[in-house]
Amino acid sequence: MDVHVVDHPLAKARLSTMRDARTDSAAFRAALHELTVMLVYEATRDMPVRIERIHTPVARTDGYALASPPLLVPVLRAGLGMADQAHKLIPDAQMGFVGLARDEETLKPTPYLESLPESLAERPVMVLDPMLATGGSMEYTIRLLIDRGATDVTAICALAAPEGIEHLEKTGLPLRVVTASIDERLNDSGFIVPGLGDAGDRQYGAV
Ligand SMILES: O=P(O)(O)OC[C@H]1O[C@H](OP(=O)(O)OP(=O)(O)O)[C@H](O)[C@@H]1O
Ligand SMILES: O=c1cc[nH]c(=O)[nH]1
Ligand SMILES: [Mg+2]
Repeated sequence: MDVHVVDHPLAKARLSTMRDARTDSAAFRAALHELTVMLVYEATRDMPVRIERIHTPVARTDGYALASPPLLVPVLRAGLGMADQAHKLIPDAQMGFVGLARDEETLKPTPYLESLPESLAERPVMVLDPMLATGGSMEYTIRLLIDRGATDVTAICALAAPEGIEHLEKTGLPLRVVTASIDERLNDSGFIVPGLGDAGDRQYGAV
C-alpha cells in the first residue's frame, strides 16, 4: 500500500491549529478546509491529464484538465468538512456519500448512509475522512467502493494512526493513503495520540 505523508510546513501549521485544544469549531473547520486543499493538491499530482489546444489572447497552446475527475466520497460526519474544498479544486468531480458512526465500546463502524453510483469501474475515487484510527471505518468504505468495481482508490486523511495503516495494509485492499501525519499510537479508547480529539465533535459539536 502506498502511503504518502505530506510533510510541508503549511500543512503542519494547519494540523497544529486543529490539534490545539483551544481552537474553537469555526477555526477548526477553517484549518481543515485549508489542509484539505493541500492534501488534495498532492493527491492529484500524478493524475493523468487531458490536453486540448486552446487560444490565449496571444497564441495557440496546450490546455490541461484532469482526464478522469475522481468521485469524491466524504465519510460523514467528519469528512463533510473536507467535501466543499475538494470539490472547489476539482469542480468536475461527482460526489458520493457514506455515513458511519464508530461504536464507542467495540470501535466498529455502524453504517447509516450509503449514496454511491452503482458502477465505479474505471473511475478513480477519493475518500475524504480526516481521521484514520483503527482503520475499521476506512476498510468498510473501501469495501463498498470495491464491490462497485473501483480499482483506483485514494484515502485522504488529515492524520492517521500507525495501527490503522497496518490494519489496512493487512487487508491487502488496493489503496493509496495521503495524510499530513502518522501519529504515535492509539490510546485505550481508540483515539489517536497526540491526535486532535473527535474530528466530528470538534467541527459540529458533540452528539
Ligand atoms: O479508523 P476508525 O477507528 O474507524 O475511526 C475513524 C472514524 O472515526 C471518526 O468518525 P466517527 O465514528 O467519530 O463519526 P463522526 O464523524 O460522526 O464523528 C472519523 O471521522 C472516522 O470515520
Ligand atoms: O482520534 C480519533 C479517532 C477516531 N475518530 C476521531 O474523530 N478521532
Ligand atoms: Mg466522531
